Amino acid sequence: MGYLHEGHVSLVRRARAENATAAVSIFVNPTQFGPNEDFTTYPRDMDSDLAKLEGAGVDLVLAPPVEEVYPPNFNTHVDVGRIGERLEGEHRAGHFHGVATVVCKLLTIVRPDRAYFGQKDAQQCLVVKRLNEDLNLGAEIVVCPTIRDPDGLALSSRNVYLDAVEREAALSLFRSLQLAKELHQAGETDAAEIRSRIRRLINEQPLAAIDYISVADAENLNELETITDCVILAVEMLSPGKFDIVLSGINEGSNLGMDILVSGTVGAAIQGYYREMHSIAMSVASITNLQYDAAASAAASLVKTIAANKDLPPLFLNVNLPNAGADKIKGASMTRLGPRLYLENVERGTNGRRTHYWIKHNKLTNRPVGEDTDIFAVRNNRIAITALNGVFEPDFESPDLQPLADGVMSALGHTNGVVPI
Ligand SMILES: Nc1ncnc2c1ncn2[C@@H]1O[C@H](COP(=O)(O)OP(=O)(O)OP(=O)(O)O)[C@@H](O)[C@H]1O
Ligand SMILES: CC(C)(CO)[C@@H](O)C(=O)[O-]
Ligand code: BAL
Repeated sequence: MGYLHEGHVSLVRRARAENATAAVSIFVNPTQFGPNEDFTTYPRDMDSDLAKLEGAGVDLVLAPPVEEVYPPNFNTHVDVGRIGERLEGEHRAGHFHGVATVVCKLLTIVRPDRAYFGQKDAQQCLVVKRLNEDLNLGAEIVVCPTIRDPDGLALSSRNVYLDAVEREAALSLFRSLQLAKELHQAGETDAAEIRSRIRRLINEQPLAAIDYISVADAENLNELETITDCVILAVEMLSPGKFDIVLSGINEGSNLGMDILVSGTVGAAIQGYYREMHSIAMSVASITNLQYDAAASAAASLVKTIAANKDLPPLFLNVNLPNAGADKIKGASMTRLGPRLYLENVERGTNGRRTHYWIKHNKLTNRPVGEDTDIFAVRNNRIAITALNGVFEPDFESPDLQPLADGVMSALGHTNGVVPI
């Protein structure tokens, strides 16, 4: 819209690098502001914007006056439906009608081959993609990464409204995203739990008021529950019957050894297996720079082989791949679960005002790892396939623990009789 900052300039640079001609619109669009929003006070500085655009090598700037974009008899509006009604659309009534209408006009006037938008406004990107596709506007919509200040706050023209204390409160947005990412990477698959942890984090800031917290599918904005619940809902309600195979994953991060007890990826496969369907949990042993290709090929191969063999009883496979290309993987082993490999390692950090504690799963224990285990296989660049039976077997090696049960009954005021169940 204008009052350009490095976030805008990053889009311009990318457009400049990828195209013969680069055009930029500067237009504070009144129709996307609600009646009580900041249209009249929205920051504007055309001279400085033009200087920045010139510096970035822009060929053309479209900066029309409002009456030219919306003449008095203007009466057409673009409504992209559901995708614009949720989240920001729900809390800023009419906002995405205004955005879709003006973007439709801008794309129609300029007819670009590519149009660049920032991921910071994630829902806006989905709205623009829908609009572009539905109305055959013919641009390739390019979504660019969010540029942030060193403290993590995303650059935004409206940041000029914030004083130092408000800025600190605004940082809870970035911290929420980081928290969600950490929880996800540590294996949390319950979206409700992630929403509630974020709510607690933001509520620590007296200046921050929550409109909504959403953990949603990035394509359709449907709120997510757990992946495990998805299998239950799909089989019990949404699908006419069982599936041939449940393939859960490909998870970012390994699920080795006793990790399976806290893994949503494996949990979803267990739900399938309990319903007597072949079920496979697939994970790649890294949380950065993931290489999915080998896992995708391995998954396809397992699914085809299992599907071709009609006599197999339902299988439950936990599959882990090293994070490597197919050419670097040394083999595939049928394994058993190794011992729990890590201890939770808690780190303390501070932002100057508050102390934070982060749980990290990275402190290796010294327990020996057998050569027939999944952990050993993945460490040695092999694919680990562990067939499981989905039950926790009784622990026959434990001492006689009957006194524990007797103690519970005596705490309830009874003697524990041995009664056939
Ligand atoms: N920090 C950023 N990083 C990357 N892209 C950004 C950033 N900030 C804005 N953009 C993108 O620049 C384009 C123009 O955005 P706009 O003019 O609304 O700026 P803004 O800073 O997002 O303003 P506002 O404060 O009103 O949200 C949009 O596609 C937006 O997503
Ligand atoms: C997409 C847009 C140009 C519509 O006015 C605006 O919302 C923006 O700059 O993000
Ligand atoms: N950057 C999104 C535009 C708006 O908030 O109106």
